[in-house]
Amino acid sequence: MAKQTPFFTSISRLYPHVRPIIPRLVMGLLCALLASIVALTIPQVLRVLINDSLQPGGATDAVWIAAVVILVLGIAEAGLVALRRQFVINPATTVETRMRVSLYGHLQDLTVSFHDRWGSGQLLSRAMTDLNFLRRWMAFGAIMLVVTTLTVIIGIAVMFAMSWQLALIFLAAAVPIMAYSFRFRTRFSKVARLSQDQAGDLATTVEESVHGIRVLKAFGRSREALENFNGQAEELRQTEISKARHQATFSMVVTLLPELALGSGLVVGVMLAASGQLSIGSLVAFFATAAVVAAPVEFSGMLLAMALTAKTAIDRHFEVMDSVNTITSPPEPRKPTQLSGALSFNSATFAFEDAPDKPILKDINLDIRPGETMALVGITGSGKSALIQLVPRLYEVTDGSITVDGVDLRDFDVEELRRVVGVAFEDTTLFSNSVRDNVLLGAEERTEEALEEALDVAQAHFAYSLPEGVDTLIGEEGLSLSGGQRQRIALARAIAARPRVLVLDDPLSALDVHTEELVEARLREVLRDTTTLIVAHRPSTVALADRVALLEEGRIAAVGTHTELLAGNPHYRYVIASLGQEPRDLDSELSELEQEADSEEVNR
Ligand SMILES: Nc1ncnc2c1ncn2[C@@H]1O[C@H](COP(=O)(O)OP(=O)(O)OP(=O)(O)O)[C@@H](O)[C@H]1O
Repeated sequence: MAKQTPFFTSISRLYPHVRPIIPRLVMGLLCALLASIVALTIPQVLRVLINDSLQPGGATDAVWIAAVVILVLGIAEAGLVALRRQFVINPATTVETRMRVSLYGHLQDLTVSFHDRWGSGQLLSRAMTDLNFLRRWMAFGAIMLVVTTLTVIIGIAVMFAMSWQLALIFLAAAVPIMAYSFRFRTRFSKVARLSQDQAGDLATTVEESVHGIRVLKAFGRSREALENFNGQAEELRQTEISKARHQATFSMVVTLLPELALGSGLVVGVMLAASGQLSIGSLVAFFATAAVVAAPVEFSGMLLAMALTAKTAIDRHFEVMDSVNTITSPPEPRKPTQLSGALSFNSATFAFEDAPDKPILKDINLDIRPGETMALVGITGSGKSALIQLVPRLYEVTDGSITVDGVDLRDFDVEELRRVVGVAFEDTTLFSNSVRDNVLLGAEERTEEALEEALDVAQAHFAYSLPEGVDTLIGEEGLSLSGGQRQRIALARAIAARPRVLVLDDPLSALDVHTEELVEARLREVLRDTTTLIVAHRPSTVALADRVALLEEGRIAAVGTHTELLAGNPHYRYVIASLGQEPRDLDSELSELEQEADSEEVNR
């Protein structure tokens, strides 16, 4: 459960966003307040009318005048309510949009570690539902809460002016209402928070199952997914019911007590009027004023609930906004004097944030020469992907350092570093955009030549045959591509950025053997000048490399050429043999390996 902050501490955090629209909010508030004052004036007209006209010999013309005055006041009240809306709707939507944009910007900025920890639905519900609610609260709830409070204070003052005895009865009813509202606040805050968090979890479930629809269908798990969803939806329903119950009980209290006061006030009022201590006009005006005051009090349950939900929405928003991006540029970034692409790991150690005591990578020392291609090989879970992601600083070393041309990655401007280091992952993400925009995402030169060359190296010529060629929309909202096609677009994206250092996490795994061969042939040419670190899951990818580094339980166990390691390192032989696919150009070496293993067995 998240830490509860005091109500006004949370609300005050809106100030920087709300500051530019304060004048309009104040105007909206004044309109709403004036409308309430107008409503409170109508009983006074009634009082004058009854006291002056309904007496024997009273002026009958006054009835018409009073009727016109009441009509004008009624129109003024309606006009002021409409004006309030005009003043606040536009600025409230502006604040909502600005907060949404700054949340999105911050999410872009936050580290991969942050995104590892947060469910996408929790972020989605913060960006959409919470901010939508906050807008409605700013435009209506907040203003009405202030106006209601002021109306009640002014109304009670007017009631005191008319009859202090009757006003005391109403004030007595306000005391238990106040006491109960404190209790309501504590209880409602808890369920409001729970309901918003549960709605976020539900959104995560929807998101995951939509993404994983093929897996769920293929494994016949749609029913289980539905049951799981149903369970979560039911939990949310129970929380919503509990929320509604709290609100209903509060509404009952705030409706019942003023009614009780009204009943007892009527008895006392009639007695006061009978004894001549109160005029009939004042008696009628008093109860008409009490009715004007009671209406917003009855509303207060809803307004308080809105305020508490808005407070929770603010807390949830700032939980994300307060998360700090720890991977930032230094105040004075450095650059290598000459960028040749020498990549060095110096005793680099890395642990994920959720398991700081269990480093995944330990004391990594590795030097990759400018223009060299180094393959990274290791059994599954040995830390290859983690190591690769340290180079563009998607994750940060927890100890030691990594340098490019002698400059620590942490001394680079982050954006500059990511121009120097290009990446392609096995699990490709394409955006709902054209092939062109996907490929040229990180390219400095967004030219036709750059696009053509990148598509050619990645053997992604299929892009020209798509319905609208390279302008065809792909990604989640566009045309579906095969796994191999997606990988080639992602590879083209990494190449088009023309980085000095390229890190590739098994980028050819989904390609058929023939296409892989073609891509490798072209890649070899391109990689000649680019320092490349490539995670290899296939012997054919290993063949691309000048040297190979073997990762074993998070440590570099050996570095050498493929032939050297094959000859001298049993673990390497084991890893290569378990890579699954018979290597095309390594066949002979593998059969030698088998013979060697056999003879070792015999010698033992
Ligand atoms: N975000 C994370 N938080 C905590 N632990 C993680 C995270 N991502 C990966 N790990 C763990 O770190 C270890 C190394 O993972 P990594 O993905 O780097 O292995 P790998 O060698 O690339 O494996 P594979 O060959 O299967 O892709 C694994 O034990 C994995 O469970």
